[in-house]
Amino acid sequence: MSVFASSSSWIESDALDQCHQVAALDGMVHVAAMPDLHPGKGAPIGAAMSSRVLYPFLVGSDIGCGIAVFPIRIKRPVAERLAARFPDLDRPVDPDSIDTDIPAGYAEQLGTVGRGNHFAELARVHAVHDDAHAARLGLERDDLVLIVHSGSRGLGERILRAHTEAHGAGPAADVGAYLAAHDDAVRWGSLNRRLMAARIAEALGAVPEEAIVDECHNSVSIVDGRYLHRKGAANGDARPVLVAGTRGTASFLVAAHAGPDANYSVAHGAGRKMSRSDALRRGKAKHTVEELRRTPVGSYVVCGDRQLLFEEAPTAYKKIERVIDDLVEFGLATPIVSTHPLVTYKTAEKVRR
Ligand SMILES: Nc1nc2c(ncn2[C@@H]2O[C@H](COP(=O)(O)O)[C@@H](O)[C@H]2O)c(=O)[nH]1
Ligand SMILES: [Mn+2]
Repeated sequence: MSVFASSSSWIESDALDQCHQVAALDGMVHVAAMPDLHPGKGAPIGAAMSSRVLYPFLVGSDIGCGIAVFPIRIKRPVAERLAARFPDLDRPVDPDSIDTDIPAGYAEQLGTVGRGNHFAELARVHAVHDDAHAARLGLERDDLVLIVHSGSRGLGERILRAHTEAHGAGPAADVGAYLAAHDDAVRWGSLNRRLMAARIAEALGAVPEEAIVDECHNSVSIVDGRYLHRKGAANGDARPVLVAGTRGTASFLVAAHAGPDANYSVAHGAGRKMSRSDALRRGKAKHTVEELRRTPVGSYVVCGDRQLLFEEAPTAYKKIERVIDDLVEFGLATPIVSTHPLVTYKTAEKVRR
């Protein structure tokens, strides 16, 4: 097992215990823990785990969850006004309006963001850390991007449930059938992120552009003849990856160059520091709902769910700069640009503005 975090980084012992439990599974070859590691339901989040045996629970239910980045051009962007124009991403699009195949034919929930820490964010390039790489991606300081974090919604849940009802946390009984269903969920998640970006761009009066990054962080693939499970870890094999911060801090687009010791993977976010219940309890003692609708960087939060506003507060997460420093110090990634949010959409306002 390798842990890619310095001694000053916040890593809960429960998460390390989960990594050791995974490392002891039959057929497990190597566990790489990322600096955003934190405990998950039964398996750690922020880990890449290679094994001779395929374990669906190590991918989890949100198969294909990922983060995509879409450049977007908006003349004179005023955050408050743009926040009021975001579309309702809880309401699905009409599947008949989609001119492409829908993976697994799962037409429900298309174009919706989901709950928890899924989000769609209009962000501005705040700093350029690598001019040449940023130019290759077509990015300059002050450019706008849409960052969309979402997974396969009910489809992934259905796939994991079908497995666990019969086999619990055991290996996939029919690897080919699981991988076929998994690949559908990965394609569905990517299509869903594109649909959301198109909906937002249209509502903001902008033309949607192709994604410059779209990496999923809950998946399994065959690498070096083994099953490489990633749970909250992005493919870091020579590609740009968006490492999300929080709705009130920077996020970093990095050039990933992770090798075999890191299971060719990098962190996908800041990672939770507090459970949802702790964040709710502590947040309520400190902040009003209105305070949480604005962030320390001056951005706006669209979130009609008061409890979610507290659960997902920026203070519930680790420091993104520490995670990025760890990725750099361990040679896994190099920052290209960092972004600051203007508007973060979580769920529709109950009374539309
Ligand atoms: N830029 C933003 N980043 C956010 C927000 N809420 C959460 N996050 C980060 O995303 C990852 C995703 O975690 P996952 O395990 O659910 O895939 C998380 O670790 C946070 O660092 C946000 O509103 N904006
Ligand atoms: Mn995710």
